[in-house]
Parts: sequence; structure tokens; C-alpha cells
Amino acid sequence: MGFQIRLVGRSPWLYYLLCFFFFFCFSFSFIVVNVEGDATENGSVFIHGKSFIEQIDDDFVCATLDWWPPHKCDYGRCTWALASLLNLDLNNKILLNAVKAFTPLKIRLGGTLQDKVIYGTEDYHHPCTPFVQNTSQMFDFTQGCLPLHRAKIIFGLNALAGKSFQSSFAVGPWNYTNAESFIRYTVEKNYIIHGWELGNELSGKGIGKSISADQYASDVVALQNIIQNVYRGVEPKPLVIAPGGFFDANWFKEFVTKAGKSVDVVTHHIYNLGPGVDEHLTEKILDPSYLDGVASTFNSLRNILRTSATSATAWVGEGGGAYNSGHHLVSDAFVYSFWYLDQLGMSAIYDTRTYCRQTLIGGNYGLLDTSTFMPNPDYYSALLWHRLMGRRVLATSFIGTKKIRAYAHCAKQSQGITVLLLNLGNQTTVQAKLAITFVKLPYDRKKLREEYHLTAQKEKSLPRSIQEMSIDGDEPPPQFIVNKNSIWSKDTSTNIQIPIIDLSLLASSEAELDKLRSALSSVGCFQAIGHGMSSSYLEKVREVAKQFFALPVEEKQKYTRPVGESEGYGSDRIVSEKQVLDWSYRLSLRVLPTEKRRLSLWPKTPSDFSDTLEEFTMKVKSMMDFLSRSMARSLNLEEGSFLDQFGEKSLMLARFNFYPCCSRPDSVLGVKPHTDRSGITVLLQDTEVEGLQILVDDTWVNVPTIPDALVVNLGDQMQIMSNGIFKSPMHRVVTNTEKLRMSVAMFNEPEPENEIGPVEGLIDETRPRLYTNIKNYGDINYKCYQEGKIALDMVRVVDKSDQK
Ligand SMILES: O=C(O)CCC(=O)C(=O)O
Ligand SMILES: [Fe+2]
Repeated sequence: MGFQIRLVGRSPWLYYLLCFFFFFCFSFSFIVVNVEGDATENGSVFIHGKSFIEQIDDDFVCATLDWWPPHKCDYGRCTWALASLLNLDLNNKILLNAVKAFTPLKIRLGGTLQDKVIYGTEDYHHPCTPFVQNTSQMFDFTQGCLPLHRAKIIFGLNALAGKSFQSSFAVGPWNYTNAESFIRYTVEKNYIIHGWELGNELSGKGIGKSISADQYASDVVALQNIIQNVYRGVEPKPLVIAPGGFFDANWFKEFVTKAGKSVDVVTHHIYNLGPGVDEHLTEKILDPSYLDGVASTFNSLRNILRTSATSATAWVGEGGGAYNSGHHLVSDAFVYSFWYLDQLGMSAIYDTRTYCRQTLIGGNYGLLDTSTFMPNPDYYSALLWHRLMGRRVLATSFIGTKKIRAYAHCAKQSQGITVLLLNLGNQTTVQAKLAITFVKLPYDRKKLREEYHLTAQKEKSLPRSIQEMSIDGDEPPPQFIVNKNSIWSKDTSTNIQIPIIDLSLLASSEAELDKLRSALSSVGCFQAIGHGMSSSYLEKVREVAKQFFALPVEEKQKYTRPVGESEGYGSDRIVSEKQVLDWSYRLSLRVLPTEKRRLSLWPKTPSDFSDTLEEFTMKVKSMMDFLSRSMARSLNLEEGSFLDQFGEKSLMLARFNFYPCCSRPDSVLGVKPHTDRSGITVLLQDTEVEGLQILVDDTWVNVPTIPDALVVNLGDQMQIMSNGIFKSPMHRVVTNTEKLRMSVAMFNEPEPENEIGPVEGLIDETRPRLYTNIKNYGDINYKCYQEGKIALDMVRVVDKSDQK
């Protein structure tokens, strides 16, 4: 049998086909998540519909709340805000509705600090004080106390209570006094607790501390005894859950064997994507063999449970993918659903009954946004799974590209089958045939098919690309038409000349140094010659840029700038509705510091692209450093006065600009007027086609093309460091009807962590400080750009005399 599904590439496609129970399919539901794909492939989904292989819990989808307070920070970002068990606003309407949509959502309360919590019960006779950051203490925080008026559900208990520490081992029996009185308290209050979990990440080698499997098993027996005692006469009793740690086959085997019937659920944690700071998370998420790597963990735990005398089931007690709070713009973005849905599908195949996502809210991996509580993309993936995927898991395979992941369950609320297909291929459309064995289809299935398409929020794109419009000579759409405001209508002059400075003379000639100072303090721009790069060398750099832009669209799109990011290939980044768009394409790549390069975005064609860029970077950097020193000398400052502020790890961005012809050069710009945010910009212009104009004395001045010259533009951060003596010029690029133009701009700016500000020697009574000291001007600049503000104005010292 065969009905066809089209899986369009470039992002995940999820198809849910809802059909008849007992495997008589009669309706389909599709969830599709995608944008257009270019290549097409064929494949087949096979579902063994005769019997199910495993069964998950009805409330398989579970999410966690953690203890982390607002001052928990990873990689310099503090992402927990008020999302802790201790401070979360439980009356927040969005939160309540988000949870209610699941009816019920299993919530696991726990996390690292769980093993440092004291419960503020009546018999705890000390002040109930919160967690305080203290790096000399285990897990970097002091003990913290849970005031009991906040407790509604508690899941994770402190397993370290009463233990002594021998290096990384926690030894001795669990002191359960405080936990027991806390459990009693919840029973007195009639709080319904689904399960009590003992400890967090203390299994195997543990994270920070570990407990032997033998001791853990005894502690769990003690917990089971407490539960039997405290809940005497109450049915059903809460589950006893442990160890909530990373899987270690020997440890888990021993624990399960020794805990015997005392443990109801064996929990383990999944952080298979590695540290949140990893820049390659997206590549890992979209790599099928990487995703497959974790299957052995699920399989091994299943085998242990099957071969032990236990009726315990397996749960993922905490699955966050990338540890240390995840990664902003990855774990809270659409791409994470590829990892998350694949985890749900895969874990279910290996008899995992429940999967708790770290987190419901908090960190960068929340299903809800930590500050707004609004759903992140994975919330919808979780909800769709919860509503559509039933308990029974069906054996499913995909024959064809490895980029398709296929999972099928009996449907949840209707009779039939739900199929989940993910397309990890970001370029390929897959035509998939669906074959279900042992099923008869006595009905008109097409009529009853439902599709659900989840789509990543796209940067708003134009119906036609600039290139197409350029080739066809189209009238540019309104988004490109500049409003003829005051800055546009300033005169264009050919009288004013952009200074030419010979760098080879700067070291020896005072006159040339004076020329440099005067150029930078008037125009803020000059043409540099004598820089040591030959014209044939510069031609080679232009050539690789030209070859890249000449590639077919689909080839260039392999390097497309990811949504919300600044590196990669694309046209003007749209940050506001009102923005007038530039008539250009850009390939932006961070080239320094070298460890911050995203090589996956560096073109493979032409083959010498990377080497050429690497060499050009090094040459331009040494030219810029020489210029920084010369600029300092020209102002009678220590040579390092500016360069030291850039720091050892200054940032350098390379931007390859391509300007197609435009039918309306009178009202469309290649780049709208702006100042560069950099410290120094070095620009390699097209050899023939002009376009760059600098605003000098209220007049737009052409910067002519000189084949051997490199244009040096001063950026905002140098204007700040020079206390306004040097100017960061306003500039723009005009379009023309006949000729394509290209340029390569190299922007160098100080390390974002460095505090920069006006050099002391340039501040005195006659020239008071113009700018405050600041860090990360790049961020300030971007935020201002989004809000239509001028960043330099934001960092200016307010003149008190103006405030009257
Ligand atoms: O292409 C040019 O000439 C200048 C480009 C520019 O100003 C920029 O990329 O900031
Ligand atoms: Fe610029």
C-alpha cells in the first residue's frame, strides 16, 4: 500500500497521521515544520502495525522545576531569574494555562540543590534561610531552606542529609529525620504527591559527590519504609523513585538488584549534547549518528531492568540536552525540537515510561520563556506529543536517507496511528511512502487525514529576492525605498577629496603623521597606500569574494545566516518593521579570535576561500595594529594607548558585500547611512565600481576606487577612545543601474569584556570627557539600531549645563 508524504527539507517536518485504533487507519494528521527544500529524495516509512513493542505512561511528557536561584550563572549569563521552586510566581496566568493545557502535566521538582535543601518543618529549630552563593561550598551554594507555605508538590528529597564526605564520596546512612517529617507534613496537608525521588546526580561517579550503589539501595529501602508507614491506609501510595543520576551500567545494575522491590521507578538524566557553551550544538542536533549515540544508554538500562528481579520502570528524570542551563538561541529555539522530539520517540522505544524535560521554566532550556513565561517552540512539540501520541509504541523504520527519523504510536484520543517524522536534512525534500503491515484500509483515508505543521519563525523574507529583481530590472518594492529625509537629500560633491596616506612613511615622517591626525579628525576616513599588500594580492582576495558570490543560489544558501544571528550569508537583517532595506547581500564571518570562528559557515567553494581569508585577516590585523599605534603617536600618546584597549582577543569580523544592479538608484541604497560600530574598519573596494560615500561637512563625498589602496574608516569605538578627536564618519553605499559592485570590509573592535573609554591623556579642562567608560559597545549599538537610536549618543556624558 502506499500513500505519499512529502517531507520538505531544511528544518524538521513532523507528520502525525491519526488513524483507526486496532490499526485500521482511516484518518491522518500531519504536523509539518519546514521551509522550502531544494533537492528531492524518496523513501518509505514502515510501521509494524500488528502489535505494539512497548507502553509509555499516559502522562509520558513531564517537565521539571529546579531550585536554582537568580544568581545561578553559566558562561556569564544568569538565566534563571525568578523560575526557582522558591520564587516562581505560581499565580502567573500564562504558567497556569500552559500547565493546564496538558491535564495533567507531570512535574518533577528537583535538581542539584535538592541535596542541600532543608525543609522548614516544625521540628527544624533554626532560621529558614535561602541558598546563598558561595564558591567554597559544594555545588557553589550554601544550604537553603524551603519555607513550607510554598510547598505544593515535592518530588526530590535531599539524599546527602546525614552523610559525611570522604573526598568525592558521601558515606554513611541517610539521615531521613527531616525528610520524614516533611513527608508527614504533606500528608497532613492532603497534598497529593505522585512520587518521592531520592537524590540528584549522585549515582556512578556523581556530579560533585557520589554515593555507592550499595548504600543508595539501603537508603531507598529506608525511604520505602517511610512511605509505607506514613501513607498507611492511603492508596495508591506515592512512587519511590531513585537515583536521578547519570547512567552507569555497573552502578545501576547493583543498585537495582539491591534495592529490589523498594524502588518503583529508576530515573536517569540525559545531557547528551554536552556543555551549553558548545558552538556546535546545532550541528550535533541535526546529525543522525550523533542523535543515535544515546540509544545504547536507553537500551542498557532496559536490559538491566528486564534481567533483574524488579518491577521497577525507567524514566528520564531530567533531560535537558545541553548542560549548564542550555544555550540561548539553541535550546530555547525551534531547532531544539529535533533533539527533543527525537528523544521522546527514541526513549519510548526502549521502554522509558516518562520523560521529564529540564525545564518547564528556567535556564535557556525552558518550555516557557523565563522572563515572559510565553511558550518556547518546544512547548508546542511537547503538547502535540502529549495530545497525539498514545501509550502503545509501534515498531517503525524509515528506508531511505538517514536524515529522516520515524516514530509511530497508537493514537492518543482517537482510534488509529500517529506517526511522527522528523527531517533533519536542511536542504532536502523527501517524498515518503507510508506502509503499514497487517492493516486493512477499508475507507477513504485521504478525507480523514489531519496535518499539523510547526514552522520556525522566519525572518520575514521578500516574495522575490534582490538578485531576481535585479536581473529582471523590477521596480524595487516599498521596503527598499528610502524616505527622502534630510540626510538623503544632502548634496553630493566631487570637490572634496578623501585624503591618501602612505603607511610606509608614518614611522619616519612627522608630516605624514600630521596628515593622519588631520584626516581622522576631519573626515574620519582615508585611503591607505604603502600598506605592504601588493595589487595582485588584493586582486586575489577580490577574486575569492567574486567566486563565492557567483555560486548558484543553493550553494550560497548552505551558509545562510541562522535566524537571529549575525554570521552567515544573507541580505539585510530585518530588525524592525519600519526598517528600509539595503540592496545588497553579505557574507559575514567572525575571523578573530580564531577560537570563535564558525567554520561551518566558511564557504568550501572556492577551495582557497578559507586560506585566503585567513591570510588577509592576519595582514589586515597587523596593518590595523600599526595604525592604532600611529594614531596614538599622532596625538602624542603612548603607542599602546588605543591598542591596549582592544586587548589580546579583540574581535574581527569580515564582511563580503555584494551589490546587484538596481533599477532605482535614485531612491534605493546598497547600504543605508550608518557609522561603523568598530574601532577601525579596513575596506577593500571594487577595482572599478564606486559606490561608497562619506558624509563630510554635510555633503556626500565619493570615495574613489584606487586599485592598490585600502580604505580606512574610523569606527565609533575609536571616536570614544579618542574622546571625540577622531571622527567615526557617517557613510552609505549608493546603487547603480549597470554594474555589480563588491567590497570586503574588515571590522576590528575591542574585546567585549574590556572596559573602553577616552584615553586619560585626551581629557582636560579644555576638552572634558565626552564619553563614559563602557563594555560591549557592540551590544549597545545593536540594541540602539533596533530601537532607531544612535548608540554614540547613548554613551555620551550628559553635559550638566544642557540640563537646565
Ligand atoms: O561596501 C562598502 O563600500 C562599504 C560597506 C560598509 O559600509 C559596511 O559594510 O559597513
Ligand atoms: Fe560601514
